[in-house]
Amino acid sequence: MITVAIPKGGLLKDSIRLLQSVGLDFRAFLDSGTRQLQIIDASGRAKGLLVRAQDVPVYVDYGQAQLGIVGYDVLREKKPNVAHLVDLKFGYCRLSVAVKESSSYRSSLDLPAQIRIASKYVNSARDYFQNLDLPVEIIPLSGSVELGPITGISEAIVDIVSTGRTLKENGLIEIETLYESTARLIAHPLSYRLNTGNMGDFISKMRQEMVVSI
Ligand SMILES: Nc1ncnc2c1ncn2[C@@H]1O[C@H](COP(=O)(O)OP(=O)(O)OP(=O)(O)O)[C@@H](O)[C@H]1O
Ligand SMILES: O=P(O)(O)OC[C@H]1O[C@H](OP(=O)(O)OP(=O)(O)O)[C@H](O)[C@@H]1O
Repeated sequence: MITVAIPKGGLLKDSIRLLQSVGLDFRAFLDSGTRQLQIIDASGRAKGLLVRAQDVPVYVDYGQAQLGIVGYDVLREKKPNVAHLVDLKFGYCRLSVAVKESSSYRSSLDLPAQIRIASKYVNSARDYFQNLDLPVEIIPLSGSVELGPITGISEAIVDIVSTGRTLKENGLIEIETLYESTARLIAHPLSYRLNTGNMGDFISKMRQEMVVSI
């Protein structure tokens, strides 16, 4: 039997739908009445673990799950030792630099040295500004990052943008995109090479699903 790490939150519904399309039924995780964090699929071929999105690659890296579904943003930020297998196309968002609409900054090249940048994605932000050769102070926050420029804790932010609604409703404007992200299928490298639990079968079916959905 293989174990699949499934992300709670925004990616959950699409992940469950995809797994169902390849014959693995974890719909019980969508049942608001349950607190179960581990389910065995009716076919007995796979176990699902319901974990925080950020933790999916941790389970896969350590081999407790052979497969996982996670945003590319998390893979870029954490750089876990996992195999990136399939772009699953759902969960689109981008990691962007944003500032107050009322500021004069309209590109990263306008930002002054030593500017304070609040972010939940500290590694991605640090790499980005290092590549621009711009020394900045990164302020780590774990949510509601848009409050950075509003409160004055920072002048800019690096954060996830999807619809753009949160930026707009908080008087901020996106000035650069670091990268775009969609959900990815990842695997424990050794299990993938050994085809543990015949996981190659599920992977081929998911690849096929992606071809059909384009
Ligand atoms: N508007 C969005 N906000 C956050 N994540 C988004 C958004 N749109 C798509 N995503 C994708 O969904 C993934 C999971 O987001 P979700 O908000 O469920 O988890 P999270 O940000 O890690 O939250 P938590 O800290 O509550 O676990 C992100 O890593 C990203 O790839
Ligand atoms: O462009 P939008 O569609 O408005 O989405 C972007 C928002 O969604 C994410 O926050 P999340 O809901 O994950 O909460 P958080 O602030 O706790 O990270 C992200 O950090 C933005 O705040």
